Amino acid sequence: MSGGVTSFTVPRHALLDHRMAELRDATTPPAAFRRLLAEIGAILTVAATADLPATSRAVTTPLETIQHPVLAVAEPALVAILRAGLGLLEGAQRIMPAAPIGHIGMARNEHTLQPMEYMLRLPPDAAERGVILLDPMLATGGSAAAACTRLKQAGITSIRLLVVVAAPEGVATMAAAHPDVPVWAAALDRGLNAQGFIMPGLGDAGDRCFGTE
Ligand SMILES: O=P(O)(O)OC[C@H]1O[C@H](OP(=O)(O)OP(=O)(O)O)[C@H](O)[C@@H]1O
Ligand SMILES: O=c1cc[nH]c(=O)[nH]1
Ligand SMILES: [Mg+2]
Repeated sequence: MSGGVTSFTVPRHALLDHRMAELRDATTPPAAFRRLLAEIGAILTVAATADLPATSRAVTTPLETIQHPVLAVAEPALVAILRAGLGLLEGAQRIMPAAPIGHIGMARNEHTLQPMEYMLRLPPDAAERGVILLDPMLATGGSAAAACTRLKQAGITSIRLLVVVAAPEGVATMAAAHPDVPVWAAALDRGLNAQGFIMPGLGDAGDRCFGTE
């Protein structure tokens, strides 16, 4: 990993591993793939928000009043990298239903592997809230790094990146380009093949999600 200091976390959880086995399985159809991606998105969102700033407030139970921990800040905005990030978004929304939602469209050129941005729509208070950025695949890292650059241009300084499968090449790209952005992944795989696919990976996440080719 070159230069940077990106924090990279793979939460260990038996239910996460079990779902990853099903998600990677080439025979898993799109409907089950989307359900699994949402469930994994929920688990990763829980892991990535464990350290959100807390304060306390008085809560009166049926028996007595206590001081109870509560969030000290507004929940971060959720930003999905289209298309495949939509699968993770559904799960993240289950954990933070009130979080505002943004979308950034990124298509990776299959020959050059360079990302091309085709849309951007962010909640107006994303800079104050910070952002959880969602994309299942961190391959070369080009798409995630470009998305982070775009979010920073919009004034967003607090970004957490959630991915399902990371390649060492993508983690290195993030460390070099955005060392301030912590990354959570359900798995760290071996590396990229000649076509830029993560090995062993799960194939093309967008195509498997939406049944396209
Ligand atoms: O780390 P990288 O090398 O940039 O590759 C990862 C990107 O590739 C995939 O998207 P894709 O461009 O296939 O778009 P899609 O989600 O619409 O299928 C994936 O969802 C990431 O966004
Ligand atoms: O393995 C990969 C690499 C990039 N994008 C995907 O969807 N899968
Ligand atoms: Mg794709």
